[in-house]
Amino acid sequence: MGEQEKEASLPSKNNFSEWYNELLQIAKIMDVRYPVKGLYVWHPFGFTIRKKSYSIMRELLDRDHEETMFPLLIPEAEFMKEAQHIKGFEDEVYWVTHGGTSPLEVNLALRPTSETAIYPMYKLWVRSHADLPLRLYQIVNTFRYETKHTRPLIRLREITSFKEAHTVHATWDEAAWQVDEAIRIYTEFYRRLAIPILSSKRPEWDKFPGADYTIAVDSLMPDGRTLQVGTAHHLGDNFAKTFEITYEDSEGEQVYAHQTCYGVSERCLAALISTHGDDKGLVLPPEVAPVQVVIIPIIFKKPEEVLAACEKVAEELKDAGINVKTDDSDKRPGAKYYKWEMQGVPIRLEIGPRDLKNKAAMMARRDTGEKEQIPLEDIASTIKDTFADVHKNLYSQAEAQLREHIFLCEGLEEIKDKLAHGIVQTYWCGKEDCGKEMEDVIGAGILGIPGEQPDCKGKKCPLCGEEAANSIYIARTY
Ligand SMILES: Nc1ncnc2c1ncn2[C@@H]1O[C@H](COS(=O)(=O)NC(=O)[C@@H](N)CS)[C@@H](O)[C@H]1O
Ligand SMILES: [Zn+2]
Repeated sequence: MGEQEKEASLPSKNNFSEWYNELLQIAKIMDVRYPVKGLYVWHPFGFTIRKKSYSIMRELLDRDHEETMFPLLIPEAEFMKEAQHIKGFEDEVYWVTHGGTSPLEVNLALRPTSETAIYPMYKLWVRSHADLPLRLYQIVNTFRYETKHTRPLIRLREITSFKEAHTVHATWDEAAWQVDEAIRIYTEFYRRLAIPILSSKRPEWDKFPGADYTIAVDSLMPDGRTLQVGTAHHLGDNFAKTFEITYEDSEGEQVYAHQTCYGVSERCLAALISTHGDDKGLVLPPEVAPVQVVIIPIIFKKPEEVLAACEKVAEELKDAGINVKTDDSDKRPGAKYYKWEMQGVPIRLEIGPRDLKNKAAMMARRDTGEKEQIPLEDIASTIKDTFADVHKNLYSQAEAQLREHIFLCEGLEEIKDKLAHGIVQTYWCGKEDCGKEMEDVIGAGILGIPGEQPDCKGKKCPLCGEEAANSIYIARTY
């Protein structure tokens, strides 16, 4: 079998679901053949994208958070303490009941999220005003017995890359500031992945169990549905009261603390792959590409000179901190282009005898497909400038895509019609029963109330016709 024939073929991205599943395999992101539903295996290539993406998250958080790690197993009594929280997670939590063949005295929960592992320790650690604000995070695996359709990177039973931050503050307002800060951090994180996001306040009935309110960030997927790619929750003093997290204030009084928590999972990688990928495979922003430049020697004569020149360029790029690979395998150039385009390599350099004569290389960009001759002289800075342009181009393309798929509607029929194509922005009277009825009538959920509100004067709720209290997003979601 020739190299070319052996390659599995990638469906068109228009058939998003098939394209996504095939691409994860062909581009060696994850292997989905692990024999437990909702658990998947990282290929090293995919794991490197994860590593590079999460090092951006760490860079942003480490400015004023500290990273740590709490135990995976949570004793039943602690898990069962916060009523709303249990209600929200009781159907999703996995239990460990045995050690070997002997039943455990106390059943242990596999953390679905870590509030009930962390907050008993916060009770011990937070004593005085001076201990606040406390801002810790961990990047761990968590377990949720998801009953909805599981999908790699999108809906897992083992979330392998769960970044959860848990902060403690002296007042409700300081915690509210932290929730907004979390959204700013997430917006910056996703900008670095060239992914534009929408942030909005989830409706009461869709907030995190035990929270006062939830602000979520959503990205647009190619099929017009949205993906919740991060959430930040104001926990009020609900958990502080349950876990007795108090501090001594300046008058010597014991005061309940106020808290937030905010999380991102490997869904960020589902968004990365889905937002930028195309019919040839992955398209990666340079900052998170495992291979940033691939050098293809074009050899039909003077092989030694060409290979030596390729080696020199590779060294120069490596010295400039660029991840570079030279593909000097005996594949035909076309097969090489196919492979590295599939892997989303942002820049390909072709170097042949003619290029040597011109002291140049042919640079092909993965995002635009453009090819141009660039001088070998000072090639590392040319490449780095091009990286910046690739990132800018990917972000502006994705932003245009998002903008084109937000439809301002006012009537129910128009809302239903536009929902098939993307996100609807409309109005709402703000009444819960009307909101829930509207969700039933249109068959999609209220995504949330965006922070920046347009003028709602004279606008009516599409269902009950009353004065609109807010403008809202409605979308079909993952
Ligand atoms: N089953 C899942 N698979 C993959 N990602 C998930 C799954 N469930 C939730 N997530 C992601 O994890 C983020 C945080 O989860 S959460 O339930 O909303 N929030 C918490 O657990 C809070 N403790 C903040 S860390 C969500 O915004 C979503 O992007
Ligand atoms: Zn209404």
